Amino acid sequence: MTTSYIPGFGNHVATEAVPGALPIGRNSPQRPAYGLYAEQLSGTAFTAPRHENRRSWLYRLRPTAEHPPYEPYDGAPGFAPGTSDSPLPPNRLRWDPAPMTPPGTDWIDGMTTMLANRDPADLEGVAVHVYACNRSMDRVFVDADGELVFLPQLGRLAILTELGRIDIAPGQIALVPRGVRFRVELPDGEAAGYVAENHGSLFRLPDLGPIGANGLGNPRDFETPVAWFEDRDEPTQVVQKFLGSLWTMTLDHSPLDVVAWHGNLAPWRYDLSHFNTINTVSFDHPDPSIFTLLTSPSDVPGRANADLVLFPPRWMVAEDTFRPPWFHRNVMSEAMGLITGAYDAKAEGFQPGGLSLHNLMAGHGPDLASWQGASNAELKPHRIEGTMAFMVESCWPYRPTTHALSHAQLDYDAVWKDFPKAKLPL
Ligand SMILES: O=C(O)Cc1cc(O)ccc1O
Ligand SMILES: [Fe+2]
Repeated sequence: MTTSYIPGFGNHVATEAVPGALPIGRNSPQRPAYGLYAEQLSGTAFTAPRHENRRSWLYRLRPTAEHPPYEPYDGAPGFAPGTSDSPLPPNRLRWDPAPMTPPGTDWIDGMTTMLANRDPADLEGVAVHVYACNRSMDRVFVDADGELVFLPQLGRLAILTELGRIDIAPGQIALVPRGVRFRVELPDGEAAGYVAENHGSLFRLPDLGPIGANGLGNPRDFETPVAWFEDRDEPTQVVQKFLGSLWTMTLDHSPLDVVAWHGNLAPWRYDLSHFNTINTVSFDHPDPSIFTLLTSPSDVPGRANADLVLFPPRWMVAEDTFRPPWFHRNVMSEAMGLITGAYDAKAEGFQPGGLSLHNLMAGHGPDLASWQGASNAELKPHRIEGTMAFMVESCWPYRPTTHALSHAQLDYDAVWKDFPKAKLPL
């Protein structure tokens, strides 16, 4: 099945899968067409300023309100278990890619939460999960705790949401808004990757300041699917993440039954190859904020609840410059993943599908081999090819889950061992 998409970020969209399903000139007519149920889905408070206000109106076969009570869901042992309560050592941590899960594991049960900060009930913070799965879902998931950004590393995903169907492959990403129900199908039979869960203010495109009106992630490259629905009167399990725990109930129909919708709260996909990477053409390695695709602001101006930052293929031309990321300590906390290729600050040990954490004030930067290579490299124009790393940078220090703490690489610190001491003039 091919899907049509509407280009643009945060636009007001109107789309109907059945002609005449969308009311004209009002949101909530006395009797919507065909006996559909009108429902508003809010992404921001009703009273949010207009330029930040996000909501959509959905026209569906049955109201979402019609459902039995939720009960605890006892599957998905690695998904949302809470983070470790023990005092967290200020160590740098890195993880190898997660192994493939046993046959018959769908996306829900294949999710492993690695890092989280803040309580989802604070409506702030971000969590980083990895997934490995080999079975298409025959049930539906919904996250009340935040919007989800899917970053596939292996295998395509078909994400069938209430508001439309999204197809992505590694190199593309997708976002599903908080509260939107969806099913993940696996066209390749297996899939692995990352999910960033944003509990805070909605991801938006960053301001561009002196960059001007164009650049980085351009709005038209975000694609929102047109309305799509299924009319399936079959028992359908719904699993919901709510305040950090998983809950379930079963409907007698598929809730992916939105025949038409309009509004500006919607899922989208984005091809990372469209990112307009900006970098120096003179000297020095700029701060990585230059690579921001999306930002979720906190209440403190300029201090992000979460930034989604990309490290794409690009030309390195800086003169008299140590070109890879410098040594640094950061008041922001850095979770990094690698979708493909190698990362220019880590010669080895950071594999596609792996993850690293450089928390609040952790000293980090190029490993010894990268430092040696870049310190001695001939500074001719050089293209970093075939790579795509990303960072979820947050003002809130991350806490790993107990699983993450017990599965970290044992000797990550050794990548920064044996740097030669500087020699001062005698
Ligand atoms: O630590 C990292 O590898 C991420 C990073 C990249 C960069 O180009 C500059 C700073 C930074 O934290
Ligand atoms: Fe860093």
